[in-house]
Amino acid sequence: MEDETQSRFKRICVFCGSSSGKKPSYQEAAIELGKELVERRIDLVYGGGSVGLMGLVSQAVHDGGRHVLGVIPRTLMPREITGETVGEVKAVADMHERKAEMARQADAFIALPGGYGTLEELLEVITWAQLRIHHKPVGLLNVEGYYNSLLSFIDKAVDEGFISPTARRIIVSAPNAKQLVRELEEFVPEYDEIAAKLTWDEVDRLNYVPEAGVAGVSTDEIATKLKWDEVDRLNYVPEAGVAGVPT
Ligand SMILES: C/C(=C\CNc1ncnc2c1ncn2[C@@H]1O[C@H](COP(=O)(O)O)[C@@H](O)[C@H]1O)CO
Repeated sequence: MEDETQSRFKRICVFCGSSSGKKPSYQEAAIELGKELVERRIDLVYGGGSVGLMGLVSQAVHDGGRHVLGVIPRTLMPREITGETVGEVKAVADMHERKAEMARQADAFIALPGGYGTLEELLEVITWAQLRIHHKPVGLLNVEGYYNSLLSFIDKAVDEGFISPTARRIIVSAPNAKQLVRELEEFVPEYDEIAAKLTWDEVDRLNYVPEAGVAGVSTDEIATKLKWDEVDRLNYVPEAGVAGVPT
């Protein structure tokens, strides 16, 4: 007899805010998602630490007895930055290695509400899916319509010819964890003709190097304590005339 609680996913990677958000519904959704993973016997991969929604989802999965893997860049490892981590911790060199490692470890991705970090992680795995670097489902937990404006923007990009209808369908969204995981279980990837011709041996083949930002122009307190080796590696030379940027 088939076990209805057995998911096709062994591990899901959750991207979410390092903040908790203002509405209790965001925090409740993080806990509900954690419990849903436990119910379906799915382990968690996430960005490590106990801050914000990251802490709530990881604690819920850990409390439910499932394995939790936190992938943390060494720079974020001090406890005063990221908080106490439950489960297994994997230290990586930098943010790029973290994303690649989280993507390698997981069978699917879910984004809870979050900020820039969450959006960046989400859009990257969507882009990788579009390029067929992976074939893993990507879900958006659209708690109380938090992501409605992003979805509207993406629909506009489809209307304007920047995103294909096939690529639009990479994103699976639902208002609650149960519905979202069910839809991800049923997801079948489709590809545009050009993407179907690409063959990527592995994520590293992307040779991804992000653009350097303008650092140091007004920062949050925690961020000012961080020292990113990767900034040095980018060999970033700030533009002349950018106030407060050490050269
Ligand atoms: C430097 C700040 C907080 C440090 N805490 C973090 N600990 C671990 N991971 C983090 C942290 N901040 C961001 N991340 C990563 O980005 C995603 C969440 O970012 P968001 O901007 O809050 O959406 C999360 O998935 C982590 O991978 C002060 O920001």
